[in-house]
Amino acid sequence: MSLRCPIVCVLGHVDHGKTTLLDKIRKTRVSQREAGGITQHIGASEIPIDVIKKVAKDLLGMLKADLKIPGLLVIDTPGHEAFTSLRKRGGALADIAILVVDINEGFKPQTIESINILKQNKTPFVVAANKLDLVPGWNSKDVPFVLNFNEKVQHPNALTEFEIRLYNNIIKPLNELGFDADLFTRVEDLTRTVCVIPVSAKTGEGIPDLLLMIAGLAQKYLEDNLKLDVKGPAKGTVLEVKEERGLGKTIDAIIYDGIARRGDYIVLGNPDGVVVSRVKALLKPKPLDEMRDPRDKFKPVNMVTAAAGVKISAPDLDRVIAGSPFRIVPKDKIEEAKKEVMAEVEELSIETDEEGIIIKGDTMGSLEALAKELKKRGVKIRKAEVGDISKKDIIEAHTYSKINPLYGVILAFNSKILPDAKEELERYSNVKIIQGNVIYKIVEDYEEWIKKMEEALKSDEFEKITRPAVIKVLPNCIFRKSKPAICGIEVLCGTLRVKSPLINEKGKKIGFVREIKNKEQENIKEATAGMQVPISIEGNIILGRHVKENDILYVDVPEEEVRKMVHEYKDRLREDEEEALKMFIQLKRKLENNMFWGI
Ligand SMILES: Nc1nc2c(ncn2[C@@H]2O[C@H](COP(=O)(O)OP(=O)(O)OP(=O)(O)O)[C@@H](O)[C@H]2O)c(=O)[nH]1
Repeated sequence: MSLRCPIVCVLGHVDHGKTTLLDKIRKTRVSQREAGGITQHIGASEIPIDVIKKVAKDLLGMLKADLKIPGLLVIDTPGHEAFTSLRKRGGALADIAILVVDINEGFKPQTIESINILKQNKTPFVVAANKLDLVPGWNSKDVPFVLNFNEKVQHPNALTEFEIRLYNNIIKPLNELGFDADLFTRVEDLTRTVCVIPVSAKTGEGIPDLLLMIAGLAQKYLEDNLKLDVKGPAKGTVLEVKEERGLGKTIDAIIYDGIARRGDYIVLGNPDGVVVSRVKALLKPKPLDEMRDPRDKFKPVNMVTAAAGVKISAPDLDRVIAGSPFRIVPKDKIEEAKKEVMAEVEELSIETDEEGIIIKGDTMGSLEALAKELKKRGVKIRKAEVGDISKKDIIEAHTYSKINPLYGVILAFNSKILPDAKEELERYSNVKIIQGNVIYKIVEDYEEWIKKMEEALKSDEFEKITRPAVIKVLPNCIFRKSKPAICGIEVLCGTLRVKSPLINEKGKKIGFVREIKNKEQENIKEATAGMQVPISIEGNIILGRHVKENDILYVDVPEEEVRKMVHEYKDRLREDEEEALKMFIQLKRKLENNMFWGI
């Protein structure tokens, strides 16, 4: 059995030190004179097991096991976006993850989002408790943590500060999320307890401990289920499609299983079908000391064994997108490979709804992660597509916003707005675009937009609702008996608006308010409680006969609108409007002999 390197991803909250930690890991070397160090791949760095064993020689006893894996392949791009983009059939490509948490700041939204994503994918992880050098009083050096963690090196106060931060900022929040966690030196069983490894990406303290614990965990978890057994043709995922001088379109890819050979056929799965091409070259980065001309960055190889990052040059890669799964196979296996990659694409594809919003992403994986977060919240997605925001997207969003204004939005993860789409956007101000490179932030911004839109739509609706009012016909103020009837009234409570339908206490329809005038005899739209105003009424009534002085009249609010006011808009009614509504409901219940009227 030939074991492959486990693939490692680094996740964590912004600014907690993922990039700095990766840089530090990439610089790990045994010593200048001894051979060995990190091998640079395309998009990843390989740390051979010998290097790990040497830098962590003082801690090897802790593992109680011999390390048989050939090393670790650490993906160079940090962040959970990279983690989710790197997919293979059945889940994440990364076998193991390092969750970076600033030991001084503790858990933050993206820390929790990262853990949720790891949970979803059942990816084992260790926690790198970073920025150890910033723990007050801590004497941080470029040595393994275990050698630096004692009273000979550290002041007792620094040790106390460290323990407090370790517990409050890392262990306790992990416990709250349901994980057993402890400082790695205190962990008995790596598969049951999350290992916390204090590190400083700045000084290099703890990096050997971190590498050793990941190697140990990877071996424990993965060797048994043979997940690391390399066999058959290469399986991989596209990291990026890149134009390269002299080579044309190339793809940067991670190969996670099998062996890729130059001259074989690459079979890629896209949402719109399969692409088959012949592998012209497999390229690895040239080591710096061999790179005489910076334009000549790559070294061709005949064969690549998983796990590895590699650049693939082949004709006809135009339709390929980041996140596409692929196989590299001999000619007679092409048909079989086609079926396999299509099955993978289908697994990745997102179920869409008849109506809903549009989402875009830079890779299939990121799109899927965004879709998952939205579906959890019950958001309907009509179209989910890899690529930049096009003119067509804007027009579609505009069309669907007419069905429901809340559909007039495009959520875009790491996608740009194409120039002609920008022009279109200026025409359609009702289309909203929410862009970003953090899933939770996009979702948060979207929810905020929804809230604002709903409020705006509600005020629109509220404005259209017939307001309740109770009015009294004033004595000696009947100015005209009919067609239209004109009289002076007082609004006892509520808001009397033009066009309101009126009934009397017996439920008889009186007519509609045609005009309301103020003291200056100008038309006004409404009169509120306490106001005495002349109004004209349109309807077949005669004042003095059907309606008399001192009669009480009510605005006849439709039952549907009464319900809306009772259930949705109560807090928006004034006290006297509420009173008018209450009086009107009581009247209707009495007239209709129905105690449930208006509920
Ligand atoms: N003192 C100290 N500073 C650190 C350490 N690790 C990272 N930093 C600093 O913290 C800041 C953020 O580090 P990055 O590595 O950019 O953080 P990141 O998590 O990769 O951030 P994003 O790439 O923006 O998500 C930088 O100013 C680093 O120099 C550490 O161990 N100690």
